[in-house]
Amino acid sequence: MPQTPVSSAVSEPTDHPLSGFVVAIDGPSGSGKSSVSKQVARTLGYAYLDTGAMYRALTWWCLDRHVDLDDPAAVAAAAEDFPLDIGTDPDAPHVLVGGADVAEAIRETRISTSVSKVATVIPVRELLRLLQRQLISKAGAARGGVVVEGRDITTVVAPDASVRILLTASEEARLARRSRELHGDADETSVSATRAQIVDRDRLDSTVSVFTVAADGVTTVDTSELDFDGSVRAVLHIVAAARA
Ligand SMILES: Nc1ncnc2c1ncn2[C@@H]1O[C@H](COP(=O)(O)OP(=O)(O)OP(=O)(O)O)[C@@H](O)[C@H]1O
Ligand SMILES: Nc1ccn([C@H]2C[C@H](O)[C@@H](COP(=O)(O)O)O2)c(=O)n1
Repeated sequence: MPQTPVSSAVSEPTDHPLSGFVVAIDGPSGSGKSSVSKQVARTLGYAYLDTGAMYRALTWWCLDRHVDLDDPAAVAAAAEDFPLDIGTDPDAPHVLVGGADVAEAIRETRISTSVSKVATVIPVRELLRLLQRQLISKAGAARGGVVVEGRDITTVVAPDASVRILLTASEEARLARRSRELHGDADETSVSATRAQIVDRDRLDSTVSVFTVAADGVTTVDTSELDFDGSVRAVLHIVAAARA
């Protein structure tokens, strides 16, 4: 995908029809969406689209341009000029903004703690939804299938996906996972330091998307009691059943 501003990238006819086999995965923060989706895509030889990375990259772009994140109109205006180039190879999912490699920067705490301000701006969501459908369509056509994960993929971005899954886990399990990832530990102090990045973010994000209960036709996979490989197997099982 060339680095054209998002608004011109989606100025061609909207709502691209999906191509290939599309696996849509939503869920709350820390449920394992990114890591599980990436592994499922690798196993199936499919493309992988991390839509959260798109919201994170836009947040990086806004902060880089000193846009006031508390001003929704300013954030929406910045989204119109957003020069995003995001890859869909699960082994090397690059994220470039205006040519700058931001793949690591978008994982920093300053982004995680402010991304919801950007993701709750409705015109931003509509712009990214159109771009996401365009990316899904291209990637699905190129690789025969694509695994797409986020918060509103099963309900808003790709309700017409071949398989729709809500990947969930208890708050306790999600806090412990993210705490281990960030602090190498899941003791009381680490879990409490992680809470803002899980619970507070989900609270804000759930004002614009439904990702804690499965919509009609969406299959719930609760990973609270599963390890990583078990979660991947559970998703692959659902995909295999749908393809049979
Ligand atoms: N079933 C599992 N059991 C244990 N750990 C897991 C499991 N699934 C994922 N993890 C680990 O939990 C952490 C969070 O996973 P991941 O980043 O994939 O979640 P996420 O849902 O994409 O979160 P976010 O929406 O905040 O980006 C990672 O360190 C991942 O390796
Ligand atoms: N389809 C999506 C994907 C992500 N978001 C929001 C929710 C998160 O706060 C943020 C970053 O997502 P993450 O990388 O943590 O999965 O983006 C959304 O609203 N819709």
